[in-house]
Parts: sequence; structure tokens; C-alpha cells
Amino acid sequence: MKVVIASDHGGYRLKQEIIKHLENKNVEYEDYGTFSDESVDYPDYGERVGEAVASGKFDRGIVICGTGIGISIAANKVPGVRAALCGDCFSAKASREHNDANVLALGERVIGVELAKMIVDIWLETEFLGGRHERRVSKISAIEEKYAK
Ligand SMILES: O=C(CO)[C@H](O)[C@H](O)[C@H](O)COP(=O)(O)O
Repeated sequence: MKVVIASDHGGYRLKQEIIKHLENKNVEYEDYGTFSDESVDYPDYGERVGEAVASGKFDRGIVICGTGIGISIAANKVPGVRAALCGDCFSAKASREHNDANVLALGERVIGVELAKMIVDIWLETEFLGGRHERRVSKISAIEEKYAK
């Protein structure tokens, strides 16, 4: 599995921790920035990861900002992206099983590093269940198509 990861300055330190964790687990990843804690704008990084996942270049994306909110909103503007902001393990599992989330959003200013690592592990390991959930995810895609220019 190929993972792309990015953050703004508010998520930079957690991104570096998650990268170390991915390396320890031999998960293939690419870091799309930011590369310091200097202030940047989260939409740029959410869009970057969203495009990289929607284009098929990567299987999954991880985006991090202070809350995880802004960067997940930005990623979700890219058609084909289903970004899920998760602050607990139950949501991480459900976002894969029910929503087939292809981008995970985390908030550095909200959760601790150890919980974030557990969420990442669960999210990367859990498969989409399909079945009734397939129909609902298809309806999300239909909404995107309805509003596409
Ligand atoms: O979710 C966010 C924005 O909606 C993030 O928390 C950003 O990291 C945050 O807005 C950055 O704020 P700062 O005061 O410029 O560090």
C-alpha cells in the first residue's frame, strides 16, 4: 500500500511522528510537506493529498492540521476523496468499514501521539465491508457528479 502524508504547521510535529511510525512498520509513503513548523495554509496541503489519492497515484492519504478540520474539508473538495477526521479508534475502523474513507485526517492539537498511531494502524489495516455500504458510498459519488461543473 502506498500512502501520501501532509500537514500544515499545526500538524507538522505529529506528521513527523506518524512518518517515523510508518517507517517502523515498513509502510511505503511519500511526504508532501510541510517541511517545517513555519506557518502555511492548510487548504494547499489538503488539496495536494486529495489530488494524489484521487488520481490513483497513492492508495491512501493522511492529512494533519491543528484540529484536522480545515485540512479534511479541503481534501474533501477533491472529487473522489472521502476524508474522515478521526479522534478515536471506533471512528477510524468505521470510516474504513462503512465509508471506504481514502484519506484520514488527524488533529495534532486535539489528540496525543500514541492515540494517533493507534488510529493510523487501525485505519490502514481495516478493509471496506461493501454490501449495503457500497450503495451509500455510491450515493456520495452521485452527489459529487450532480454538482460537478
Ligand atoms: O483546522 C485547522 C484550521 O481549520 C487547523 O487547526 C490549522 O492548523 C489552524 O487553523 C492553524 O492556526 P494558526 O493559528 O495559524 O497556527
